[in-house]
Amino acid sequence: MQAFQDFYPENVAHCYGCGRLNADGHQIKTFWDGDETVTRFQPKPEHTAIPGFVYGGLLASLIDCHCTGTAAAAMYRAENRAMDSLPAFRFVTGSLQVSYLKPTPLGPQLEIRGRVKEIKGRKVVVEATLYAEGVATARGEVVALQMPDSFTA
Ligand SMILES: CCCCCCCCCCCCCC(=O)SCCNC(=O)CCNC(=O)[C@H](O)C(C)(C)COP(=O)(O)OP(=O)(O)OC[C@H]1O[C@@H](n2cnc3c(N)ncnc32)[C@H](O)[C@@H]1OP(=O)(O)O
Repeated sequence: MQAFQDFYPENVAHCYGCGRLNADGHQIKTFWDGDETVTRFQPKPEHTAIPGFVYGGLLASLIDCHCTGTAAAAMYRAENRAMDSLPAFRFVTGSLQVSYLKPTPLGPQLEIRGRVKEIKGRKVVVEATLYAEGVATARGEVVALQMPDSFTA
């Protein structure tokens, strides 16, 4: 099954968090699961904050790209369009808010689950919860905006 990020056009597929063409990036993969979206990610030892626990910046990055991917997929779904249809929806982060609820253990695979809160014009608000072994350790919300032309290099 193809992930949302597999449909990103080449010119926006280099994001450090989600770009499939960034060999040094996280290359997250996000899928629908009913009305929710899900990403699974295995942190590595270099993602340490305090020994035994995951760096919060990584968690923010995962929530960020999970939510921007969800925003794009939600827009396609709202318009009943396939994700490889043109014109492509491209989203960037307007705001990213993260609450760290508990320390996140380094070792288990993490699961991020997202839900669309609002679609309004060019804006999609997505909330996400990050779980380690079924325990919610971080929660976030992203305001995603359709990418303006100024992002084109
Ligand atoms: C197939 C799929 C393809 C998908 C490709 C995916 C590409 C992957 C890329 C991966 C990316 C990975 C992620 C990355 O790393 S993306 C990189 C980090 N992000 C940026 O650099 C973004 C920089 N900022 C901007 O370019 C502009 O400020 C943006 C585009 C964000 C908004 O400027 P724009 O002129 O467009 O906005 P507007 O004034 O018309 O307002 C419109 C609405 O939005 C609301 N609002 C605006 N700003 C904010 C804010 N900061 N917080 C909360 N809300 C905000 C505003 O209130 C209004 O709402 P409402 O009043 O109507 O309710």
